[in-house]
Amino acid sequence: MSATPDHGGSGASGRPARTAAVIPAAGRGVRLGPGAPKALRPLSGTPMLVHAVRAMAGSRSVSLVIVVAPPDGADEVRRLLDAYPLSGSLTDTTEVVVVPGGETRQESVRKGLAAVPETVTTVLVHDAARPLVPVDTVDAVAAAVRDGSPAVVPALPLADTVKQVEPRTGERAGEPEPVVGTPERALLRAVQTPQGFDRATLVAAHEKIALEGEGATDDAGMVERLGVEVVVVPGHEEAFKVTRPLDLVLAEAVLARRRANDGF
Ligand SMILES: Nc1ccn([C@@H]2O[C@H](COP(=O)(O)OP(=O)(O)OP(=O)(O)O)[C@@H](O)[C@H]2O)c(=O)n1
Ligand SMILES: C[C@](O)(CO)[C@H](O)COP(=O)(O)O
Repeated sequence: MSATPDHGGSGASGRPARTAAVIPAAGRGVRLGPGAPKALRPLSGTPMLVHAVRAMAGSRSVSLVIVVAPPDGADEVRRLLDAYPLSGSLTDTTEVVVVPGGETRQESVRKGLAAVPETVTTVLVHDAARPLVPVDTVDAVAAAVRDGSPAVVPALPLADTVKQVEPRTGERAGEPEPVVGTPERALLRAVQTPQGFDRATLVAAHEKIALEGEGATDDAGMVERLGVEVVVVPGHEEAFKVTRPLDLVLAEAVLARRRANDGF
């Protein structure tokens, strides 16, 4: 895997990059428990981040990948990526750039976006914490943006019924929370990444939200606040986010199934 400290805005092929993927990987992974930063933890012996980079680079459309490393960890991440050779799913036409991230996901994505060259028209934002997203899902998101949608999110219907509650805080923290509503499940979707955007739209959304000082848990949510339409395409079960320890068990099982299917 070739990871470079800076870039001239072209894929390794030398052609200007048109579609870039920003991978926020600067999170600590508190919910996963003690250990290395989440993106650096191994799945089947390979760091989660490397799986995520390969998923993006395996897409026919992505020619530039911007990895957003922990604020003081860019050198370590660059060394780690350099330690993984170009392999099956990582094409030799993909350039991988590493930049330092921020204290929040939103800040990390903004820093990654700042490293995206002007030649890029489509930006995919993909959590390092969703290492097993199938390449077909990445391609479907990128294609929908290229076909004219300024903001595209992969999503799945919910399996659980969702309740809205009134959270208990202060002295009442820990008491049972009263239910105040039950949204109609058929109208809800669980949103994944990569989320795909027209570059100018995503940049404008991040600028607006940084000025207003409000937070958003996903990039499409920021674009919604611009008043720009966001559309949903089918997500994939294997694009789940590694958040808690049980997710690691599921990820290992998915990788074992892939190995078995590939005849290894
Ligand atoms: N300051 C941050 C926080 C999060 N992320 C990234 O955003 C993605 C989604 O975040 P999440 O799964 O919540 O990761 P963490 O913030 O690491 O998890 P936790 O909240 O359990 O600490 C991850 O790829 C994570 O590395 C980031 O780049 N910069
Ligand atoms: C972007 C995201 O993965 C979409 O589901 C999600 O919102 C990230 O949330 P997190 O709690 O910061 O992981």
